[in-house]
Amino acid sequence: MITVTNLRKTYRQGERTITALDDVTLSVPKGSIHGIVGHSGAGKSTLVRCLTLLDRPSSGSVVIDGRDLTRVKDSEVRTARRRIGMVFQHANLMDSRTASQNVAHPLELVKTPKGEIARKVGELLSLVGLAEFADAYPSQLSGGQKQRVGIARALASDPDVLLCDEPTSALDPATTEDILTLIRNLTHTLNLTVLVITHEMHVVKRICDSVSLLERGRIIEHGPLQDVVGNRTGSLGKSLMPLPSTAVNQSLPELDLLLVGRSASAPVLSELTRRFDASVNVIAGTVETLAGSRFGRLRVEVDSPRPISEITAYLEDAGVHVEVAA
Ligand SMILES: Nc1ncnc2c1ncn2[C@@H]1O[C@H](COP(=O)(O)OP(=O)(O)OP(=O)(O)O)[C@@H](O)[C@H]1O
Repeated sequence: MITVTNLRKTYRQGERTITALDDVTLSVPKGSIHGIVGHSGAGKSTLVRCLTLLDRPSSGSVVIDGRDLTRVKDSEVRTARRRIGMVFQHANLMDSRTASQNVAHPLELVKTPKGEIARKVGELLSLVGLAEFADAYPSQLSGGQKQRVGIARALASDPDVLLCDEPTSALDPATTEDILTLIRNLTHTLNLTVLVITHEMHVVKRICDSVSLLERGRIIEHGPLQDVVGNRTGSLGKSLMPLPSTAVNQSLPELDLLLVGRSASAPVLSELTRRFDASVNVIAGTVETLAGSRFGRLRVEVDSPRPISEITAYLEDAGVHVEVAA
């Protein structure tokens, strides 16, 4: 489990103080995946550096499986860091070493006995589906295979936590799917606690149980995936399930509908056409099942003799969140 409490990190730049992280609090239960999203400069890298002790926070705490990393002495930092596996955008493998030698590297650094290294490396390469590529050099591997080696290397020290910093940003869509499936499966098999830093909403939808939006060093929105998508006021839901832009029709009222849970499964629109003698035209829409719940986001044009206020009241009553499109 990762528990970050009131984490703050400031940098001095001449006379200026830059607050890179401002009172960040989040908690990720064991066996689950939490996504951190945010624009450039939001503080994502600073958060990763504070969690991996590459940087010391100015205040606050980072507790991983009961151990407060902010209290770890400098002499113990290396050992504490072994509890955290890191996966980067690029696997950064050593070109002169084979896949198995790359995975072996962190074990060699801590003087693990040779037999133990061979056993462990074989196990890890099988786990990431690369048993037959043990003797291949990075130049003989695809981008996805290199990333698998990187993941195996991150797991070599049996970490409790896996920190994935833009793990699929350099991969094509099909390989991205494979790597995300692998991360999801490993999380369950090894009961890991996983933090994924990403700018790709697809990654959040595909594997995260919960998500936080970081903006100017602060977490401005967070929660389980289904709560965030179903939140009518937040911006994360719209980013996760965006509507394509459409030309505005001046003549008819346009409504943006967010259908969550029961309203996403009920025939709300056909009921609306009956009750209000309305014709409803769907201009744009998306319906998805996320974290086991169904969500729909639709933009509709409504033509009815009845006032639009009555229609929105009916929809709200049926559990649909309604916004009159601008
Ligand atoms: N060593 C540093 N000294 C001074 N300011 C820093 C330092 N590191 C980061 N910052 C500042 O802290 C803020 C957060 O930076 P950070 O790199 O964590 O953002 P980020 O979300 O990772 O951005 P990106 O996605 O572009 O990598 C920025 O305003 C940045 O300029």
